[in-house]
Amino acid sequence: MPPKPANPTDGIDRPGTRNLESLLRLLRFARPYAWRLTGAVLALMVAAGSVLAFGQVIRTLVDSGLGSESPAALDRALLLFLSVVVLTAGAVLTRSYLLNWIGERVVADIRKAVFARVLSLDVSFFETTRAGEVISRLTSDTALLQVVVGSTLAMALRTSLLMLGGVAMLAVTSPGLTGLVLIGLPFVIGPAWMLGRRVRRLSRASQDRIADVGAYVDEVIHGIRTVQAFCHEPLDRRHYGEQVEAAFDVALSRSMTSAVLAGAATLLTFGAIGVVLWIGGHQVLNGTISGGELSAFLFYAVVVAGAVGSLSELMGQLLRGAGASERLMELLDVPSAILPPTQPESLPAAPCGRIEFQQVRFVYPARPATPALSDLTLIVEPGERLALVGPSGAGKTTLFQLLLRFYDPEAGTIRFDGIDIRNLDPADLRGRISLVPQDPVIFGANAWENIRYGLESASDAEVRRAAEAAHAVDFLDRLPQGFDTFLGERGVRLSGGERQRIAIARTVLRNPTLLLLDEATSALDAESERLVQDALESLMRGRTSIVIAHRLATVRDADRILVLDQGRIVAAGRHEQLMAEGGLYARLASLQFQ
Ligand SMILES: Nc1ncnc2c1ncn2[C@@H]1O[C@H](COP(=O)(O)OP(=O)(O)OP(=O)(O)O)[C@@H](O)[C@H]1O
Repeated sequence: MPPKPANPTDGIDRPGTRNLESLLRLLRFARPYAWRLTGAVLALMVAAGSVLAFGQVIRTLVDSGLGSESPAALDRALLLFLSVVVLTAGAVLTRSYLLNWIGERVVADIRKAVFARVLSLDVSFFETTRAGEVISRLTSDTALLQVVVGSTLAMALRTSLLMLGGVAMLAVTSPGLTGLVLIGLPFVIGPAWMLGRRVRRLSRASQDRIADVGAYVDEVIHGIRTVQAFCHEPLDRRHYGEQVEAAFDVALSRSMTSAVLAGAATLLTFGAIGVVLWIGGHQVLNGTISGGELSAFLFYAVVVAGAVGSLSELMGQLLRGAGASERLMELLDVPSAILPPTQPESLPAAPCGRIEFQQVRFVYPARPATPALSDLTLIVEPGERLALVGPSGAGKTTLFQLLLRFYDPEAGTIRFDGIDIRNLDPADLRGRISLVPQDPVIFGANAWENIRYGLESASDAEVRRAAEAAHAVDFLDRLPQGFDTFLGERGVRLSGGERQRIAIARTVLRNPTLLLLDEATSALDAESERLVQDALESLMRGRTSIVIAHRLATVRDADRILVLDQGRIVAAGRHEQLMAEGGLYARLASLQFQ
């Protein structure tokens, strides 16, 4: 586990402040639902308009209903009131349903878009970005966005409309008093704007801290066996505690600023209204305006003040959403280093499996000073069985990674069946290759699904046949529910040899042109080893295979052995030949294979 709380350095660019711009980018996601959006905005306007109409109803009620002392006029005024109530209720219902629908839909679409983007990124992104950071963006940031898009945005729109409409109605009711209100407005908006900026910055920081906490949990849980074996729990508890406290501190600063923002806005707006009312009251006393007009003015003044107050609070939430949306948009903007060409060439329909490396030089982006492969020239003929040997760090795995086009070489070309792999769609290329890694990944699903990973369209009978070919049927049938048994996340309920045989079954289904095999270094028991070896034997027959060899049987049967050292080919030939030459191979063989 990391000795220190992990630093939030990752492969995702962190551009400076973007304010509400990233929230506006969300509109792109709402575009397919333009009709619903229009309907929602219309309902919103009707709802806001009918709230404003209440002012006129109150004015009629006071001046005609109560003022004229006529029961019929009062009844009419009340009927008007009821009609406005029904209209408002209908509009609120429509607005609320449509906006929530759009909110949920947009967030679901964003989740899918971000996940699809993450899946398309090249492996170097995942080397520089912690898994927890990506997970946090996909979960906690989208959850926050859901609230913001689903309700806060709607509330903010409604409140803005109410504020603008309220000010207009104030102007209609009493232009003189409204002028007074407008003079006071900058004193409210200025501090609110400044505080708002601070809230946005702190929101971003707060989401970043939450991501740190998530990333730490992710690492600890995945390494729980190491944590417990090294009695690292107290240290991890402390580090986790520190991260949680750091997240708490930032969240607290953000909440404080939000609270000050809301309080200041309320104080300033209602203070200003008090002053206006005081002047308005005197105007009624000296007969400049009627009682109904003052009542309506009072209503609008409260509506506007309430709107300004809640808008400042909503603004705080919107800015939080902007922070979350910024984090998601960044992920959408990460460019992938490995892209399919605009006009990919196609591989020959009848695969042959000829591989060619020409003067290939490669350095890992994270280690630019030392080449992992230099001047590598190699031709593997169709059906050839090539074994790679060499000391740890010689570049054997790197060769596989380049073949799968996880990285592009710095110089030189790699050809698959005569075509430069940079001119192929990576999916096409990888479709013809199958990798059996040392420690295969088993997914949290049953055996059927785990084997079918090799070929989605395979029938149950084909899966079973593949399992037979991989010598996996016996142990799978012995599991409590046979092939239906849940294999546990990451295959924690299977042994190393069993995991390998599942990986081999996957490869059988896939029927690749080129087989890449990284033999397990950990010793399998003799029985397991024989089963795995038999399965591999039949798998390799008739196809090109490159094996990172750790077993004598493999190197003996290989058509050619390639000895790699520090990224270069230092010797090549058959086992006996290389043994006779002495050198690195003979030394390695005596250590490794005996
Ligand atoms: N993602 C990476 N970023 C930077 N350097 C890397 C990366 N992966 C491997 N390397 C370095 O590149 C060199 C070659 O590594 P590679 O994994 O190909 O060796 P290997 O021959 O497969 O070793 P082993 O038998 O121990 O698996 C090593 O020095 C290694 O430290």
